[in-house]
Amino acid sequence: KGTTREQRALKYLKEHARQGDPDSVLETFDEFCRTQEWAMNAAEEKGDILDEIVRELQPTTCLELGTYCGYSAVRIARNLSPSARLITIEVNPDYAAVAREVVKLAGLQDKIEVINLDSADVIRELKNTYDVTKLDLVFLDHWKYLYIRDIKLIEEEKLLKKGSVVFADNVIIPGAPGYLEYIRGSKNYKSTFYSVHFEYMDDMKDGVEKSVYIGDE
Ligand SMILES: O=C(NCCCCCn1ccnc1)c1cc(-c2ccc(F)cc2)cc(O)c1O
Ligand SMILES: [Mg+2]
Repeated sequence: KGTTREQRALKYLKEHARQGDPDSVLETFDEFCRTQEWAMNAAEEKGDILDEIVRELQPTTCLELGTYCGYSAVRIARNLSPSARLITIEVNPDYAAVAREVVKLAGLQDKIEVINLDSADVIRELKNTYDVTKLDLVFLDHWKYLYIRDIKLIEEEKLLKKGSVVFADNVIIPGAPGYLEYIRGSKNYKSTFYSVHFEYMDDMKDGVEKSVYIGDE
């Protein structure tokens, strides 16, 4: 075929979604995943919870680990206030390239910055290089074994404040070994588990975990 699944998804979006309309991009991507090819988007029930978190929290500075094709980046950014920003990190260059196109198609390139680097390297540079003081929302959706490494790094960099929300996808499938134990065992967070369907699969259950930071500034 020569093309990747991500390139085929982008082609479908360019042909069927309305330029500059985030809702249209998301609806079209969901249609692609339901009718053509499955993709690992934090969609449907997972996306509904993410929407609820963003609408209630009204975050100014958001960090996403694991952009993939940009579905959740668009889902988050479409609900952000005018001056709010999302930094999303994708280590895979092919995914990052597609994500940048999807973000542009949604007309959200002024709110979303896609960074094609290793998450740990960027987290260490958020204050000095990316002009971040605090993170209001963190969405964990990259390699599952990295959730625990990166949340510890975010704490070390003192990037969270009282009320910051850490939202983790896939805590059941594929599962985030050690992350759940760590975050639920920490006195610095108040965690809530949500049992949800796996993206685009009505007969599979996954889980997401919402953790509110209550520790010291
Ligand atoms: O692996 C996932 N995401 C990370 C992808 C690579 C991230 C690279 N990166 C970005 C920044 N730093 C590193 C993922 C997998 C699945 C899944 C579950 C079952 C199955 F049979 C097939 C797939 C479902 C998801 O919802 C996921 O998020
Ligand atoms: Mg995921």
